[in-house]
Amino acid sequence: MTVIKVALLGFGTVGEGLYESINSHQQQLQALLGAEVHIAGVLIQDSEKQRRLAEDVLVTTNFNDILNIPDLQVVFEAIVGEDPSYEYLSKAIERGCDIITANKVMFAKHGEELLRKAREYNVSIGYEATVAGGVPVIRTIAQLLQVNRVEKIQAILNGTSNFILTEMRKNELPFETVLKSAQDLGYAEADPSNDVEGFDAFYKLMILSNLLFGKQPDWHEVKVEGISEISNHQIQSAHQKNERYKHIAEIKKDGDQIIASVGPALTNEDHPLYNIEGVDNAIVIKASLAGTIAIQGPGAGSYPTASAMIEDFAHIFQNKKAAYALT
Ligand SMILES: NC(=O)C1=CN([C@@H]2O[C@H](COP(=O)(O)OP(=O)(O)OC[C@H]3O[C@@H](n4cnc5c(N)ncnc54)[C@H](OP(=O)(O)O)[C@@H]3O)[C@@H](O)[C@H]2O)C=CC1
Ligand SMILES: N[C@@H](CC=O)C(=O)O
Repeated sequence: MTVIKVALLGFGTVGEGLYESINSHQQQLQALLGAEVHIAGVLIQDSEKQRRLAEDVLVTTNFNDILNIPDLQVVFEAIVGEDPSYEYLSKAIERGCDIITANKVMFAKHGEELLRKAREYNVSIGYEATVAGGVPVIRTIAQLLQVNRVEKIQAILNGTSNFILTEMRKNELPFETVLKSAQDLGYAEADPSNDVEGFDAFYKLMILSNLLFGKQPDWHEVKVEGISEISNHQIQSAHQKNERYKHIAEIKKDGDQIIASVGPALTNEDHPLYNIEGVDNAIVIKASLAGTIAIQGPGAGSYPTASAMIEDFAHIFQNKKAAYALT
């Protein structure tokens, strides 16, 4: 059987989930693609950590070892921050690999350049996992709304913040206790400041902005606020009035101007995001023909994020299969 050789950059919450998911869904992948998916290499940072990996997987701290894997076709990236991720993915594209990333900090800034480079080298990029974890928002917008004009998006884009606000309200737990649970569950980043100060949702919104409008607003003009200043007292007072704090990211186009904001808001039962609870994310899309569409699902965590990356992978290879069939 044909083999598709892939490598993983990062073996943390997402990377390990992806490794397990590719192995546990090998049969489905083979049936779909007519090929075996072989994880040939894994890039990590700390060579002292114990890893649950098959013996034939090359485990390395040197990215060049990954690039030198013969016949490597796909690089999955789940490391943290802008650098060296951007550099690694640029090199992988130059090497002719398709890339699939979960790294929204990097993609918000360098996504357009990578997409341009990918077109130049005739490879594909999957970035579904950069926005809203397991919720297929990128593909919904890119493929299901090709003729509609998206007029506005209102969304919950950070699983950690929604989880914290939900637990603080329902179980009256302190912020720090719930944040610790969010980290233990793999929702919050190792450095959770982007999660609780609103920047994680901001990066995701900027990725959506590129997709929707082909550009981003000036980052300095977007008001970004997190949830770290909301007290238990405020949450409980609102609760008594049947109101809930939600961390909401909004974007719309007004003429040529893109207007975006990220921050907490009090919602009541009539608000479309009022019932989005726990780690779930939701995206409410106002489209010119379809009207209002909402999608909801797990916005963070190992398997939901791995799911988004595997679906990207399947999509890329199904497109290749279709292209071969036509030639
Ligand atoms: N957790 C989630 O729910 C989601 C996360 N994401 C994004 O996915 C990415 C990974 O997140 P997550 O798995 O949670 O993070 P973790 O901190 O759990 O894992 C990060 C992994 O990347 C490796 N790593 C970090 N820096 C480098 C480097 N410079 N070179 C090589 N390896 C490196 C680490 O190596 P080592 O193991 O040696 O320390 C670790 O294996 C991030 O960009 C995150 O924003 C996206 C959607 C959801
Ligand atoms: N830390 C992020 C993970 C997914 O992007 C979140 O909580 O949403």
